[in-house]
Amino acid sequence: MIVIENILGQDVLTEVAAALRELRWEDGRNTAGATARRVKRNQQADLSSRTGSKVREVLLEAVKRHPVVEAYARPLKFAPPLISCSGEGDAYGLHIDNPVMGKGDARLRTDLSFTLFLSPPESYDGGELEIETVFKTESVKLPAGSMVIYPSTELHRVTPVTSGERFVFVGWIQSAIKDAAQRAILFDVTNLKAGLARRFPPGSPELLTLAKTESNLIRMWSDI
Ligand SMILES: O=C(O)CCC(=O)C(=O)O
Ligand SMILES: [Fe+2]
Repeated sequence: MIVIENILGQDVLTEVAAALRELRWEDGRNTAGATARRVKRNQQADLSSRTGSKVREVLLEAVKRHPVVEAYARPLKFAPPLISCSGEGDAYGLHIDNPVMGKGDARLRTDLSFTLFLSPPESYDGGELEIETVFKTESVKLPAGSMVIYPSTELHRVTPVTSGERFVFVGWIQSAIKDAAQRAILFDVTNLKAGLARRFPPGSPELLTLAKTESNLIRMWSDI
């Protein structure tokens, strides 16, 4: 799991907040799989309108171009993300996300899930995203514009919102590196490379060897 802060600036957040008021909202159960449907209570934006698809594009581009998203997730494909709103009394009980989403060429395996928070945490009570890992439950509630990426293999829930409104942008990633342990090793190597690039001159044998290692690990482990 990783938290990435300030994916969006205040200008984008203000624009998005205004656009969300123009969207049509529908029952979130429409897009849930059979088991998740029983526990999902929220509203979801209809993103098929012009404003809706523009908002989705702006937010998805911000996620895609973030270097830490690239290094941590190694995205191969993104499922079309959703925007959901949980008002007072809404919640999303413990569930697992669908392992495969989309149809035809858009079909993808969900390796990682993400939530990009769009509302300031002080504007609603409750609404924590809780992710159950082997040893403990991680509870996440982030400032507007920050996101969490977590393995889609974990059970997770959104605790009931008891006041205010929680808007989030939620999506799924198929990674080029299917195995989470291999992905973690690559993330270390990429971070090490960035750290050493500050200490060694460009083109030094140390940097070249590390670039070779990173490159060859990707060749060895990548789905493509
Ligand atoms: O709202 C969230 O933070 C997560 C939503 C979720 O788990 C889902 O849509 O599958
Ligand atoms: Fe989920």
